[in-house]
Amino acid sequence: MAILIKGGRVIDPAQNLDARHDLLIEGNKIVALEADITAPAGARVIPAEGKIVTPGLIDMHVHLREPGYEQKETIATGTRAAAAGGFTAVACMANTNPVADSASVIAFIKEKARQEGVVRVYPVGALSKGLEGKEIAEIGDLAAAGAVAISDDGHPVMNALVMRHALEYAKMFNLPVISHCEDADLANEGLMHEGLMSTILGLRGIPAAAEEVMVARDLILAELTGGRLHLAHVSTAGSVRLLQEARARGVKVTAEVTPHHLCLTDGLVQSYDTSTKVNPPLRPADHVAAVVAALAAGEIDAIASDHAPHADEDKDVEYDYAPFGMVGLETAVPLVVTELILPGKLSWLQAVKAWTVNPAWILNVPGGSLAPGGVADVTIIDPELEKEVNVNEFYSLGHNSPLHGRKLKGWPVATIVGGRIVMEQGKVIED
Ligand SMILES: NC(=O)N[C@@H](CC(=O)O)C(=O)O
Ligand SMILES: [Zn+2]
Ligand SMILES: [Zn+2]
Repeated sequence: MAILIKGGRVIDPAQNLDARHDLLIEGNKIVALEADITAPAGARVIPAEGKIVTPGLIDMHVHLREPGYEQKETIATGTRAAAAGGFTAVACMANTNPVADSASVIAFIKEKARQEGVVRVYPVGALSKGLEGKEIAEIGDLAAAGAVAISDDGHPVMNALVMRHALEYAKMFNLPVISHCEDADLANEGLMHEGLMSTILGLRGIPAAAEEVMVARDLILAELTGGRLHLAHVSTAGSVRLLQEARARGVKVTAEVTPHHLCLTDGLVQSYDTSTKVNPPLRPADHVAAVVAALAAGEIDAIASDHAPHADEDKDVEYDYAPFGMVGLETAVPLVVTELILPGKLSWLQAVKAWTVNPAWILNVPGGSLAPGGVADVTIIDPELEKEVNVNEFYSLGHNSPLHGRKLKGWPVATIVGGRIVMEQGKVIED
């Protein structure tokens, strides 16, 4: 069936387009993008006046937890959370059980996603066997099986020689190496950002340096090897400075930032709500301002949720014992719209770029643009729609969000994947 999206404000950074346009989809392709398109006979017309129409949003960092941790999330529930949140594609991390360090686990994820998923799923392969950081995984096998990147995310790669070899091998397959930058010794089993707030609360701190030391090391190794380094969840002013300096010297590096590191501060930890416990930790306002400025300047390439669902019983413990991670897929868009776009700290064009063409380029996957001929992955956002976050209404099995009860504006109202409407008005459409 043809779909005509009529009268929306189309924002497509890949074409440097921000204009009122109609968009026509036939089958699984975009066939026309023009100022005024007449609906072909039998087409479904979606009126989009006052709405923002973008290429399907791509979240390049999520934890779908399957195989192995199906009590936290599954491919079925995680992809529904993605669709509800306006995402047409996600890249899923390898810290599953078994770890995605073999072709068979990558194949399992792809097959499960084909059968039970509602958005595109791109598996990330493990960097080291068992995520142990000792011996690199069979990166060629992972690439052949369809891994779009390699990463030990959830664990730092403490051994610099292992990281060097991973960058060298991944380069042969043109895969980015996604680095979770955290020096485990410096992090020293901390629970939150080390600073004024951790002192007041009496909670063990993780210094910004725990991240920055490893950002510096990985930039040096990227320069040494010529490999493609991607920095996950950048969260400090020092990381931003190191990134700027390396970029200026021509090091091949890209970086992402999460909505929570862009919009929330460590002040939230005062509640002792375990959903505020996340890695890297929430930072104070000066670090937050630095990552916002770097994103607005295009120095940070992507916005990625690091959606990290945990079961209620995992988080319903004392702050010390709770696992790190917060969910993000279903609040990412309205959080960024409310906290950054509407107050004028970030333009729509820059935000959409960080959710579309940039992650598509980094992962070398389809989509990222609404140019005719491309895949019909589209997101429609209502910038005026205001709703209160209710974790009990999430499609995700994870309810670990510090945003519960917050009023946010700018919710996605339709998600289209390959010409199929998978979400409308916040509800996932089952076929
Ligand atoms: N971000 C987190 O706090 N947790 C992630 C791991 C990670 O992204 O490093 C998880 O898998 O739960
Ligand atoms: Zn991580
Ligand atoms: Zn992660």
